[in-house]
Amino acid sequence: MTQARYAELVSLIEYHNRRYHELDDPEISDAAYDTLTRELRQLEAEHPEWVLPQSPTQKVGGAPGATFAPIRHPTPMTSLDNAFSDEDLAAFDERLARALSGAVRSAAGERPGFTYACELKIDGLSVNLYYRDGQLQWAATRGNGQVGEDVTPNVLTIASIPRELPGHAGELEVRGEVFLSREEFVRLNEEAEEAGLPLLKNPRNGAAGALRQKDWRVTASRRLQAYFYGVGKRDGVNATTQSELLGWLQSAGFPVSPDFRRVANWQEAAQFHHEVTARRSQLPFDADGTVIKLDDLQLQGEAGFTSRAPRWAIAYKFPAEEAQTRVLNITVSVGRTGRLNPLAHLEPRLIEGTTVSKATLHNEDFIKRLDLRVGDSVMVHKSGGIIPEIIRVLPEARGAASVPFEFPSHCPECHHEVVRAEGGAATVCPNPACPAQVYERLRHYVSRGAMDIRGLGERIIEILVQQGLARDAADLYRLDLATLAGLERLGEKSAGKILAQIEESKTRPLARLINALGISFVGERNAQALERAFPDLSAIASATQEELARVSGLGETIARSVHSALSDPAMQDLVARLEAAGVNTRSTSVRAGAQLAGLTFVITGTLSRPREEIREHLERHGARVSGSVTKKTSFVLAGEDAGSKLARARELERPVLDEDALGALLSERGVQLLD
Ligand SMILES: NC(=O)c1ccc[n+]([C@@H]2O[C@H](COP(=O)([O-])OP(=O)(O)OC[C@H]3O[C@@H](n4cnc5c(N)ncnc54)[C@H](O)[C@@H]3O)[C@@H](O)[C@H]2O)c1
Ligand SMILES: [Zn+2]
Repeated sequence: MTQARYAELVSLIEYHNRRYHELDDPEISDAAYDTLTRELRQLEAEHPEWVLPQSPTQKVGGAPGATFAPIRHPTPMTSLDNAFSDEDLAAFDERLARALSGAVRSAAGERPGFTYACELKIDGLSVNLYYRDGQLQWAATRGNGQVGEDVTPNVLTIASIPRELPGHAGELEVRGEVFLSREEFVRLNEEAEEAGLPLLKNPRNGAAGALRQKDWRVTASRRLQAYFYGVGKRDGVNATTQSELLGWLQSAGFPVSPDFRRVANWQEAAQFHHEVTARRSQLPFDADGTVIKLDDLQLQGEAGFTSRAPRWAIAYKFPAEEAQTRVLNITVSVGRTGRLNPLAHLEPRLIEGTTVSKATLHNEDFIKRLDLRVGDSVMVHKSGGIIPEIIRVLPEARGAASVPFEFPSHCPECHHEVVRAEGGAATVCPNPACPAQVYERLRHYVSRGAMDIRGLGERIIEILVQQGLARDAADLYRLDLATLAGLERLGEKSAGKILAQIEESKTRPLARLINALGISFVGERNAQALERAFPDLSAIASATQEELARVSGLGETIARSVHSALSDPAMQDLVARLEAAGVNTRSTSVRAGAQLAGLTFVITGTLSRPREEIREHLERHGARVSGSVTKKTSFVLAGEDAGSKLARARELERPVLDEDALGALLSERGVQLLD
């Protein structure tokens, strides 16, 4: 595999880490995530020279959020390395034996097995409790391992956690897992369903959401639980083994999972793991595997840590789950690039904690290979790819009326004849004006990591495309209030807000625009690399493929894709019209202090400070401030008793801000507020 794939994996895994650890909103299953990290590790093992310092294999967790005060852990909190088979576990045992050879080899040169402590790997959130002289000082999430988030009031809603340790002296950090029982998870989702609120994806997600609540009363309504299994600072802890440590924790009043076994060697640890696997569905909470730890604490100390995990412990993950279900329908949609995407609609099944009701069928060949038909019984899993996948058909369950699926010969959206790209598996609609493609391109353009025009939801885009009001992104900048307000269910107020957002999108950093253009292989990360390397978009467009390939992290494949996309006449036309509309195409590197570049303000009325002061502040950050309202005015800042300028702004349908709205705009653009 190529280095481009490596770079792609790094950014993909970073993306999923952020969704999982920081936003508590994972997009893919844990098994699919593990498949990605395994591929990354494999590539890093084969090409150590590629390893990037920001690679997820070098770090723990995600960044602590801004909602909570940061807390530095006295001793770092780590993650765990994974095993997926008995062979992996044996290899772990063998690595330990080599690392600790002095410690364990007998005179005869043979080595006795290590004693291991086997525990459940509860799928929750780790916390660190810090006690000084017997008093709980604070409780924090793991965060990035060095710095976590102060969630003390939330953790204190868990009644079983001791606030005091009578008679204890010195410093103590106790580590454990906060989780939701499956029963509580079901109860909460029933409540949410009744209230019409979004459902929790799985118990882990629910626990993370509950623990990271601003208001501890909300946390209290979720009945979290916790089990503890380890220590950091450990004054006064009387234990020489992991098993004794668990006993000590229990006698000190901490809840400890009863599911524990001390074993004489790795084979017995594997046995424990398989026994737990067999009864995993009966556990009162979600677990994603077992944790096998060297029992002897002194040997643990000698084995030590890598930058992200202990060498003396390993998480043995449960195998990916499969489920049987039925294909209710097969639909074919058209993507941004014209690609026809067949999708199987399934009878919903719970797999690894999330409900699966759809599976991608990739392309025509995939369907042919499986001979997949509507009505078929199939096996589904989530481990192979990023999204759920059908792994086989059970043809014996097929009825007499079953007929092979016929792949469309014409675009289901615009009825243009479709083509099979030469040598490729994809079927594409070659019509660039195909409404489905226009729709997808616009949706991508306004999406979060791109131009972030939030008010333009799917329904509005759909209508804009249907009515021919937007054939590409540049058309968005020509929309006016009357047109927008006239669209189904919109009205003046929302239309005005959307217009303000469209206006504001003109000042997005170049990387956002590059991402928004929807070039294959170019997401947020590669777009940023391009922005850093060039002064503006036209410099990128006129760069040779070789020059592009030299941009750090890009490589051949991506460079070719950027080059050919930007030399396409339709793309050049789009870029020219975006530029003409005033969309920023310059790189931030030459825009320091120009966060408001491209925006024109008019200030009117009595404000909380002299208008002159506000004018200077805006101009210092690149804005233009003008005396009269025209069609070109981006925003009108209106105070008390604003007169003719405000009237003129209304007449010309220019967005009007009050001081609060200006404050919000400034902070969003990273400009300091006036104090
Ligand atoms: N679905 C996604 O998009 C996504 C994204 C990122 C991470 N993940 C999941 O998270 C995992 C990586 O996250 P991670 O770095 O937190 O590692 P991890 O959750 O696999 O392992 C480390 C954690 O295990 C927990 N743990 C539970 N029981 C334990 C015990 N008895 N002893 C010690 N620790 C125990 C601790 O909280 C510890 O921090 C992945 O393997 C994946 O399953 C999923
Ligand atoms: Zn089409």
